Amino acid sequence: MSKGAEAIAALRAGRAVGIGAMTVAAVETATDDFLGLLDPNGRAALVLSGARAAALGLANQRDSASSREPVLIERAPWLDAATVRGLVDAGRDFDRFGPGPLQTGTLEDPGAAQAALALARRAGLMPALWLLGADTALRLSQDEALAAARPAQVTIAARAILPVDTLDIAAQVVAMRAEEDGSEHVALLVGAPGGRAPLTRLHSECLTGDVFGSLKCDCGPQLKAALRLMAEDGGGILLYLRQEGRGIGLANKIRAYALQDRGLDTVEANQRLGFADDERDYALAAAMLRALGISEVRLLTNNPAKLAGLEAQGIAAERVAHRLPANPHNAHYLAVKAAKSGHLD
Ligand SMILES: Nc1nc2c(ncn2[C@@H]2O[C@H](COP(=O)(O)OP(=O)(O)OP(=O)(O)O)[C@@H](O)[C@H]2O)c(=O)[nH]1
Ligand SMILES: [Zn+2]
Repeated sequence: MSKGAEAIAALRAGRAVGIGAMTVAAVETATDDFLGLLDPNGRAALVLSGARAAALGLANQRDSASSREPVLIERAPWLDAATVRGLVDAGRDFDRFGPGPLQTGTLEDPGAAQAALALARRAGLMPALWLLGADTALRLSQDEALAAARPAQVTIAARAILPVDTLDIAAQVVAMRAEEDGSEHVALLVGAPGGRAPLTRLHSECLTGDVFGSLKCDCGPQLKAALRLMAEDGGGILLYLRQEGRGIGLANKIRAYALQDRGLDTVEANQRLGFADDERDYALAAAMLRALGISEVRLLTNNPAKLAGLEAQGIAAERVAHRLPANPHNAHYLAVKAAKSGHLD
């Protein structure tokens, strides 16, 4: 297992990770017992994303204009572990009185803090960390942490034939593993793509839409339509990218949905949780295509970032529009993506 994969697993398991000279653990997963051992006097400060600090009303205490800059929150005697967990949970922002007053402080190494938050985001956790005074055996450089948060190299792990109920031509499934973080991604080869630029879809994982048929988004219909169009075209490539929730992870997507239940739109909800509106990049998708020997695609998408992301990695991509009819539950979501995220018609 790579060091990056180990660090992500450690954060998910509530254990400590060293990044640069700092030692952190995720607020979401670190238990009281663990904190009792590594921070017996309750002195550990907190590291939050800039966006989250702004949502907590701390913008006036910050000297940086960038909402991506991480923020250190000093520990106070009243700020116990349970209060901290409530503080970082955006669902509580609608409570009448939030905890406070909070005091921001100076981060010794903002770059390492940024890398640590990036790793927590990649782990699918809330971007909120305890800053521990203890040392730890698992320590990454800032660059190692950033590489694990943005994997860009894959190896093929296995491939097999896969009969699919909606396809009347043969398909092959290829499992790949990202070297930097150990995550698994899948390519479905429909028919025998090859020769000219194959019809291709980069599909970001959406458990709720792909499996349950959620009407909040258009993922399920887009997935089915893409496979049908590929079969009609004689072949194609579907990359199933494990970028649940535009890269924020399943639990965070459900948190974003809860905020949408309270009136925020899809972009505002991500930001309130301390994420960019879209945390995805497509370097890994390009690496998957390269591993399949593909350097040119016709891409089924309305998202210009997917085209630009592949082009930046040297994969020539021509757009094929992929718009499906809206329903009463996803019409607003699709309109917000067009207005705020630059999605094309
Ligand atoms: N954070 C967040 N993610 C969402 C929400 N609704 C859907 N998603 C995720 O958005 C992604 C949608 O992916 P794609 O279908 O590839 O989306 P796209 O960026 O619209 O691009 P194209 O469909 O190619 O035009 C999936 O990972 C979904 O889980 C939401 O409200 N919040
Ligand atoms: Zn979806």
